[in-house]
Amino acid sequence: MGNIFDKPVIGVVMCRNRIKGHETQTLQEKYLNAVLNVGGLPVALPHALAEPELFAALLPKLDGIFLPGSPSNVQPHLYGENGDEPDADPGRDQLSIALINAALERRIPLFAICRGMQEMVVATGGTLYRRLCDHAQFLEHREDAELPVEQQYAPSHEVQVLEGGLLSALIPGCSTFWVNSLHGQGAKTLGPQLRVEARSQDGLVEAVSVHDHPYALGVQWHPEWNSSEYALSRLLLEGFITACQNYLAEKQRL
Ligand SMILES: N[C@@H](CCC(=O)NCCCC(=O)O)C(=O)O
Repeated sequence: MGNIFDKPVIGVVMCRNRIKGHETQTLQEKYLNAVLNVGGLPVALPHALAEPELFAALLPKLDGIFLPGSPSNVQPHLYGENGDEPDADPGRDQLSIALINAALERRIPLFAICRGMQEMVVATGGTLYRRLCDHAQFLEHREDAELPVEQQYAPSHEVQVLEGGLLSALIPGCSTFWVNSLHGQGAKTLGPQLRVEARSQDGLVEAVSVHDHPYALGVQWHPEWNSSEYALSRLLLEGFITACQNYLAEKQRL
């Protein structure tokens, strides 16, 4: 178990929902367990923490940032598009983008999943496809919501890892592998700070990292799903926590 004070504190951004008429912020247990299972100390981050004074007080307490998936979509005006977004979560957008900018500025380790990867793309000047299904070149990347959850998170398509980046270093010798897929949007253009780490066979970006950063990885698939059972998922998460432990140790030296 180790000393709880040696565990890196990982901020996990919450999602806004309405449950029985009450505005609620939630976190899915699979994300929390994924962080716990590799030795991180997850701390839920409500959207109010984006307030500048609170945000300034929060950052020194974080050794890592974790951006989970969500059925909500990033607001299109944040990447220069018009039109409403019926499934928006503005509070999440605001906090996530502030955390991504802080992660880049302070070199705080960052792990982003699905919507989290899309937030990385938008926060660094990129754009999104709002409806992949409207573009004939792409596979079906959405889950079948009629299926049981276990089948929704089953492997759906392959991804090809690009050599020489963070992902290929985390999973050496594994250039192609199957991933689950539960997203209707995807990365369209990337800003100069991001590197493509993997693509699906239809060419869609499936993983990105930040140039010249110890660990800032975004993936479009869901490695948190049964993460303790899949070696590849565990390697990504263990790499993240190792980077967070290094960040914590450096803070303790200062
Ligand atoms: N809404 C975006 C991102 C999709 C996403 O994050 N899906 C996962 C939701 C459930 C979970 O957290 O496992 C899109 O549709 O592209």
